Amino acid sequence: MTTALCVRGLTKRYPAFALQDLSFDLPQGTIVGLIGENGAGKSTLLRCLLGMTKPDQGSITPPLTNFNQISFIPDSCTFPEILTIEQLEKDFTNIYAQWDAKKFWDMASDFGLPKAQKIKTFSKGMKVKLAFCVAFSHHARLLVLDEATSGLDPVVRDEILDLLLEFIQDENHTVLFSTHITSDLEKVADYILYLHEGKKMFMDAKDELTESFALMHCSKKEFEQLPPDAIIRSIEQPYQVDVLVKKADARYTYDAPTLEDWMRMYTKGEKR
Ligand SMILES: Nc1ncnc2c1ncn2[C@@H]1O[C@H](COP(=O)(O)OP(=O)(O)OP(=O)(O)O)[C@@H](O)[C@H]1O
Repeated sequence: MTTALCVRGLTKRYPAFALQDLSFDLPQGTIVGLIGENGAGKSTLLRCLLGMTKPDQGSITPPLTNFNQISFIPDSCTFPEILTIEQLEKDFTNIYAQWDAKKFWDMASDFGLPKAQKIKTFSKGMKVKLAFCVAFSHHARLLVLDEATSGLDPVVRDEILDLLLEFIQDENHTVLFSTHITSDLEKVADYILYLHEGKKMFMDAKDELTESFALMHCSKKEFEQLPPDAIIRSIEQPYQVDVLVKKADARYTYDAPTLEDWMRMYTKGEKR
């Protein structure tokens, strides 16, 4: 599989936080979900990748210097809000080397965005839709989303997820999608990169995480009888023990772990 981006040993130190020695590849033609609790370092990582923050160490190959090939959608509107989209669109013709006006207006029309209304009058959902219209209209190869869909209703989010799936139909396209809405990633992500306190916990295929493991719920006595090597993480609850194991090792009562379960087991769980 071709690699869209190769990150090695990426380190960024702040006085009270450090992104530590991150290495991973973004496989081309895939959607990679970036998850982690508040303050885990997701935005810092994205800013380093996009050249908005200078890392202390490490390499990013190829360097993301050609902004025409990257679309970054942050969690808030970055367009001048006193403009209408008709006025804004004229600027994009000059800003982007390969601006596709037809694609932009087709998408804006599908989303029902008014041409002649100032952006400041748009709802949050309309502003996000506008950001996606722009992102998909300049032949970007890498789309980076930082909480871009937070605050959107489930119907709009599903429309956006469909757009992401359509975008990666072109195998030269790649999406890196940071979000706290892990159910969205369960629907569309191919891989999950999980950061915890500035460190990479894992990057694995989403289907593997949700289908090849089990979250068991057993009594303390049953827990004591489990082979120690089978236990990936465990959390003792008042009346049961939750145990993350490979599906092949699962017994008693168990569910397929969600991405939230993975986060909970890695942040709160014990490792044997
Ligand atoms: N410019 C800065 N100077 C000092 N510390 C910073 C700076 N930028 C980020 N940090 C610290 O880095 C840590 C990680 O922040 P970051 O915004 O990357 O986390 P995040 O995973 O995106 O969190 P959230 O999910 O809450 O958005 C935080 O402790 C933050 O205070």
